Amino acid sequence: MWNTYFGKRLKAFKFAAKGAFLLLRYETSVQVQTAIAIIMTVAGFYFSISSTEWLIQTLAIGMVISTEGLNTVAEKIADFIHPDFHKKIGFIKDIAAGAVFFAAVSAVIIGCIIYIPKL
Ligand SMILES: Nc1ncnc2c1ncn2[C@@H]1O[C@H](COP(=O)(O)OP(=O)(O)OP(=O)(O)O)[C@@H](O)[C@H]1O
Repeated sequence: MWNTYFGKRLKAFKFAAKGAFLLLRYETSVQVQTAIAIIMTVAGFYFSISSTEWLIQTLAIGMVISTEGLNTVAEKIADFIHPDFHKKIGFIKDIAAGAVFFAAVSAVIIGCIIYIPKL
């Protein structure tokens, strides 16, 4: 069963779901961003945002949590291959965090565009 095309896809999905669970269970930054995502979802219902606004808000939430997950991956790999302090490791971690910064700033701008007119 696991050797069929769909079996392999199902197995990959199971690993991905496990990875998402691990991020939620162990990564504080992902937990914080998930809490913000839940608050924004409640706000979406409260302010009855439009379908287009839901689409953009959902994309923004997915973009921030995904980039945060990839930032965690970069940090874990960096710590694994070089646990000691090193200038290049610092640079790698800083630019990985910079990627999250771009996503987060975009999400804040999207949130302002959606909600400020409704206040
Ligand atoms: N091994 C290292 N060598 C050089 N600089 C480091 C090293 N580890 C961390 N740093 C610096 O400290 C910053 C924070 O790194 P850290 O791994 O603690 O990330 P964090 O954002 O605090 O992650 P976490 O999600 O675990 O809280 C990095 O962006 C980098 O500037």
